[in-house]
Amino acid sequence: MKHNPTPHTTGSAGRQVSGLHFYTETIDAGRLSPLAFFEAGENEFAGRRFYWENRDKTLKLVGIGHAMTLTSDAADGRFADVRAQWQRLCSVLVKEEGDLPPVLFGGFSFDPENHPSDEWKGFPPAYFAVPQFQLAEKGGRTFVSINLVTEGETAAEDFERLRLICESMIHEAQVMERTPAQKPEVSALDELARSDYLEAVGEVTGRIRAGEAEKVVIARSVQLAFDEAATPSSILENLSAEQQESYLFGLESGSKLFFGATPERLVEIRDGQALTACVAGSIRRGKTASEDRELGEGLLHDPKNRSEHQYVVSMIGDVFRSFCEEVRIPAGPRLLKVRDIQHLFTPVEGIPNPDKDLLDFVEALHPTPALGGTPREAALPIIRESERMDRGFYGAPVGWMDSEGNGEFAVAIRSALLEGSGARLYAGGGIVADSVPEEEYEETWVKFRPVLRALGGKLNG
Ligand SMILES: C=C(O[C@@H]1C=C(C(=O)O)C=C[C@H]1O)C(=O)O
Ligand SMILES: [Mg+2]
Repeated sequence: MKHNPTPHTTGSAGRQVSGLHFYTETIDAGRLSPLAFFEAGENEFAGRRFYWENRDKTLKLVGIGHAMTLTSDAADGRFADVRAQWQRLCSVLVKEEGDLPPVLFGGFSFDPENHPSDEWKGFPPAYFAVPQFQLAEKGGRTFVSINLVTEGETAAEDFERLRLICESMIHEAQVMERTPAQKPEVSALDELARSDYLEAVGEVTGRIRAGEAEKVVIARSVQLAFDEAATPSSILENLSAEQQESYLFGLESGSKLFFGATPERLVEIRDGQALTACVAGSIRRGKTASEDRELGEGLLHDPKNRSEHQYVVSMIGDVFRSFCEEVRIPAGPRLLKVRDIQHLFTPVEGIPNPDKDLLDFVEALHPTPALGGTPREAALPIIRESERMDRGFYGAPVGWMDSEGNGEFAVAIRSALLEGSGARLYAGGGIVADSVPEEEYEETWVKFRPVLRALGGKLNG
């Protein structure tokens, strides 16, 4: 509690700041479970929260309440729109040395030109929020910040009110009884358009063989119904415990929670370095260690999966070579093994040119051929025509950025949209000339497993 924000504070540049104000203050919260803090926001802030864990678990982020939302409906200019709004906010940011940089959390829809449906109402083409209360766990420490965006004259009183709310949530999170999370009772699973999906894959292989594209990712969805409404914090708790090797994300909007456990990084900017990964080509995990090894070896040498993978390496390589110095790409893929699936994996890194920021990378990379196809201009129209569903935020960039230009976006796969007593799960796969519909169908089941398990669903196989 170092400074007392007042409406006409002198900004760090020494000039008088009027109009929009952005204050942040980090308070000492002691030890705190990020998921308990998320849960403590349930009563007052449900529908305005987010949750994030990176893949190596060196960072966990929780956002509760919206100090401000940044959205864009512009199909073309959405990345620039978000950048402009965020820069404007950051230009009036008042913080002291010990205060953590505030974060913006959210994502972009997969394809604003896809037929939008009611299913994704509340998730516009760009949907971001600066949290009112922000928890960051890193380096073994937990920080809680209060963010306030205001144009009013009552910043000091507003801040005081937020401090009280924050302290009571921290207290609640520290003392709450946390029994192992219950899983919902699944009453029905509806495969929606199974035959449409098989037909679409067949059709797309035909179009690829005819030379219209080289690779196109086709997805499908299944609908789960529960006996009663599922609780976001319990679902995330289960997923976090079960998917130790994945990113975990949860993004609320009104009565909906979009969440998932994805192994795929889109891009991270950390201390002047850009990092990404090519993740494409899949096989299930083996029941025994030796079966697992055999399956993995088979994947590493399978021409169809290698071709799925290579399109991604080549496209990401092109973007990195034009945006970075010192690009490093290993000569061949290795295996990435997560709880339910193994993938071909090629990490890529570089030193970004000074004129490129995180959103430049997100815009250029999304969608990579891991979720779109090759070439992108041919693949996206085929997806719009062949896929009988609205991807919404499935397969899209979801993540965070801070006021200092650091941040990370994951590719939102292994994901579902939860609303009340139902959830829709999404999964797809890369279709190439020699893909077989039934095999791709089986591969989607493997990809449903992480969210299906967290939601109490029955796993096939
Ligand atoms: C499309 C998904 O995953 C993508 C497709 C993969 C494949 O077809 O082998 C593998 C990883 C991801 O790039 C998904 O999980 O829904
Ligand atoms: Mg595949």
